[in-house]
Amino acid sequence: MKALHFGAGNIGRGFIGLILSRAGYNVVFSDVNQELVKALEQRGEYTVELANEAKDLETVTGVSAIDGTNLDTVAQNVAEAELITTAVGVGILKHIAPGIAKGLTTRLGTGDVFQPLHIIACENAIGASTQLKEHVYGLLDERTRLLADQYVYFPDSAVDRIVPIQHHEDPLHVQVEPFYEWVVDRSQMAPAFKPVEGVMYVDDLEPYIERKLFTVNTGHCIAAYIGYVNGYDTIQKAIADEKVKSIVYGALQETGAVLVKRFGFNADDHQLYIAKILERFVNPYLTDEVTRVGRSPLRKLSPNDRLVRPALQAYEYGTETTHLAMGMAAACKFDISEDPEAVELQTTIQQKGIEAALSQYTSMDENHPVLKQAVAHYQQMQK
Ligand SMILES: NC(=O)C1=CN([C@@H]2O[C@H](COP(=O)(O)OP(=O)(O)OC[C@H]3O[C@@H](n4cnc5c(N)ncnc54)[C@H](O)[C@@H]3O)[C@@H](O)[C@H]2O)C=CC1
Ligand SMILES: O=P(O)(O)OC[C@H]1O[C@](O)(CO)[C@@H](O)[C@@H]1O
Repeated sequence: MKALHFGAGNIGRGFIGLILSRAGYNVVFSDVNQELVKALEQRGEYTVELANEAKDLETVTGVSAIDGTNLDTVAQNVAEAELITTAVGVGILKHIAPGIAKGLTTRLGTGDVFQPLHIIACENAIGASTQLKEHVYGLLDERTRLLADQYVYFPDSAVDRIVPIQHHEDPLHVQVEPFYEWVVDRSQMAPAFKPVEGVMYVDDLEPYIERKLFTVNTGHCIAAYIGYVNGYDTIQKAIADEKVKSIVYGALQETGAVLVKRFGFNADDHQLYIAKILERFVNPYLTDEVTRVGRSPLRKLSPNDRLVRPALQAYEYGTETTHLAMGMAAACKFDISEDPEAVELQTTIQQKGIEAALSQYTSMDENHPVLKQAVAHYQQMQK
């Protein structure tokens, strides 16, 4: 069984590749990082270490890699794969779409490879596979699109495992937290699909993805932004500061109130979920830099992402948004020269002012009470 996975990075090797390999797939990684591709090709295996006291080690074998910049090679592998997954970053999906579209055209053009194919985007975003489908469909001709409607499935998914930036001599070795959860929308799968061991299939993904995105990812990015404003370089150090921790906790109470209302989660169970997430953030065996967790602040401030969406839902429900607004304000302080989105954000703030900049990226009106609340916190943080 062959799985083609786009993105041999931290989640690619440390989570999706590992699960697929355990489930019996020969995993082919497609990546544009030639160092990773070469090392995977040469060795055909890599190691995954758990961030726990025992430092449990697992070797992932039977893997190979292809050059993601070579459209023909990518397309050939798409044509042959039994499963396709991605972990490249939601903004990169449009760049992998041409290879997928070309491969589907070959696959569906031959007339004999009409096995259903699942393409699952494992990114931190709502509806990432659906977004990928739109990019791919935009590149297909009418006939292939009609065949793809019958034979190609793009189930959305939620992936949860903290994998920091790696600093090892071996470029393939990856350290990951012990916890993981990969949830896939069963309603978007082929009728008689073969489940992948290690994946949880659910009839309705929305509660899972929103609970994960608006707890793990909201809490994490607020820890990163507030931590950065307070001079901390890692999440672990930031949350050790009670002041930072209480803001993160406050934000998770705000998203929690929305989630409980929207999806009918049991309020006590949700508090346990929050406590578990906070524990994961401070795993003493991991070092997670605030620059990674806060990366791409424009994406994180966008209307459907982890700060604005839950804040607007809370506003509609008439519940608290103070800590979420603090997170937005601190995101606007994230001044990292290596992060192109942080650079753009800082330039826009300088040129247009904080109100106009926040309005531009969040799509909130400058007079929206949540935006005003964020601006007030931003000005407070100036002092
Ligand atoms: N690191 C984490 O803890 C988690 C990350 N995620 C999500 O997983 C995705 C990947 O994140 P990471 O693995 O942390 O990032 P990463 O930067 O470690 O990995 C991304 C990989 O994609 C490759 N890539 C870029 N353009 C490509 C292309 N055109 N074709 C093929 N490969 C390409 C990069 O070279 C890199 O190796 C993101 O959407 C992230 O939000 C989700 C859950 C946890
Ligand atoms: O990958 P993104 O969306 O930039 O955000 C980083 C997030 O990814 C994670 O590593 C896992 O979801 C979180 O730790 C963090 O919130």
